[in-house]
Amino acid sequence: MNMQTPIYLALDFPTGNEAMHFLNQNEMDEIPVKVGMELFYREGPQIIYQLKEKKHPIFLDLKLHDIPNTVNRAMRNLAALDVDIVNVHALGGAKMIEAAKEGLHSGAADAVPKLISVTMLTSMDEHTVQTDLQQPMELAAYARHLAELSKCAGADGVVCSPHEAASIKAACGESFLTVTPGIRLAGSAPNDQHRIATPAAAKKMGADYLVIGRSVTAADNPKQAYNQAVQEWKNDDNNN
Ligand SMILES: O=C(O)c1cc(=O)[nH]c(=O)n1[C@@H]1O[C@H](COP(=O)(O)O)[C@@H](O)[C@H]1O
Repeated sequence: MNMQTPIYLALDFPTGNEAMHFLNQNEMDEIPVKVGMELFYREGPQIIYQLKEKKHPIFLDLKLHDIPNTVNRAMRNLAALDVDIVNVHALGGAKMIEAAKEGLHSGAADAVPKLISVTMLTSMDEHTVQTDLQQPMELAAYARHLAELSKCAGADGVVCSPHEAASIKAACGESFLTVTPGIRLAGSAPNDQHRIATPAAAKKMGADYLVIGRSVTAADNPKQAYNQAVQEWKNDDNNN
């Protein structure tokens, strides 16, 4: 994977033109990017081809969550796009995660994309998990349970908040990846996120990859904001 810094920029833009213009205008050459539902549902595979042409490492975040057969066949198609990371919801269960993995292996012509599963969305807090989801376990313990389930089912890692990264690493091993959204530069609005951390704090808490969106895309100077995240990550390297 061509990776300057493991900080994926969430390209949550309405159109491909806007996303490509943003990257171009801010000279964000070859940075890791995340394509989510908003952009993919509009542009389809074409946006992936465009980004690959520009040598961006790509996390395709479509959060599959369906019966195993459907997820298996969908993953076969996604594998052909030759992105670096794809994801599913851990709440789909072990059989679904296994089916996703099998689909990736049978659909990949070249390298098999890493499969990560979303534990508890970073927009949820303890109260929502207990009331909306009627989940009696504490959020962190439940996220860890879903991570262990995902590992047993063959996932390469999970999406979690930075706050759960260390306990998931302790339970699943150092090589089990933790990808953490909910990243905010100091002073940025949390928006709809609840479990947030700065890039430096996320690194300290054990995250392998960060996902950052609006703290950069809505900043007055996006290039400076992204560079600040990179600098926080690198400074922490220097402090270790
Ligand atoms: O799977 C994801 O990427 C994801 C999982 C999660 O728990 N929370 C979460 O925010 N995300 C994604 O990460 C990005 C975060 O964007 P910002 O809140 O703008 O930084 C969005 O594109 C979300 O879809």
